Amino acid sequence: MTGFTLFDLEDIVDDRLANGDATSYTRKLAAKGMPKAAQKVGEEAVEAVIAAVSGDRKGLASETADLLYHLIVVLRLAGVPLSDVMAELAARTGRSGLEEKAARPKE
Ligand SMILES: N=c1c2ncn([C@@H]3O[C@H](COP(=O)(O)OP(=O)(O)OP(=O)(O)O)[C@@H](O)[C@H]3O)c2ncn1[C@@H]1O[C@H](COP(=O)(O)O)[C@@H](O)[C@H]1O
Repeated sequence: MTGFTLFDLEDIVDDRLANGDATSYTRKLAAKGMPKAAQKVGEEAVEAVIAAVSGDRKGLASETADLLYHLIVVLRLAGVPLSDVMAELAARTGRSGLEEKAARPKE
């Protein structure tokens, strides 16, 4: 267990987006734009799913790390702070996912 949090990773991503040089993958990815960064989220999600269904626990942890990193890059490119996501999750506590689903407006 480390003290490292997703907020720490968000700070690093923000720094690289603002100050990253040619050695920064974050900066290089951001330069390709939102479509490429969003595509990477999709790719990493699929890789995490494949690891999950194949019972590859180490792979699942590694692919999930890739996924969370790329998701944070996409959030920051979109101008959405991680705190908004955490607030959304916090607002859902105390209510089951099935209750939330039942309360959704009917389409
Ligand atoms: N957590 C990560 C992280 N996870 C994955 N990756 C990179 O994501 C890339 C994914 O590899 P792929 O083979 O899927 O993609 P690719 O072939 O490089 O790219 P495409 O051809 O798909 O465009 C690799 O280069 C990984 O190193 C990450 N790059 C950076 N970070 C964090 O961001 C920090 C800043 O990194 P830089 O921006 O590189 O300084 C690092 O210190 C880390 O904390």
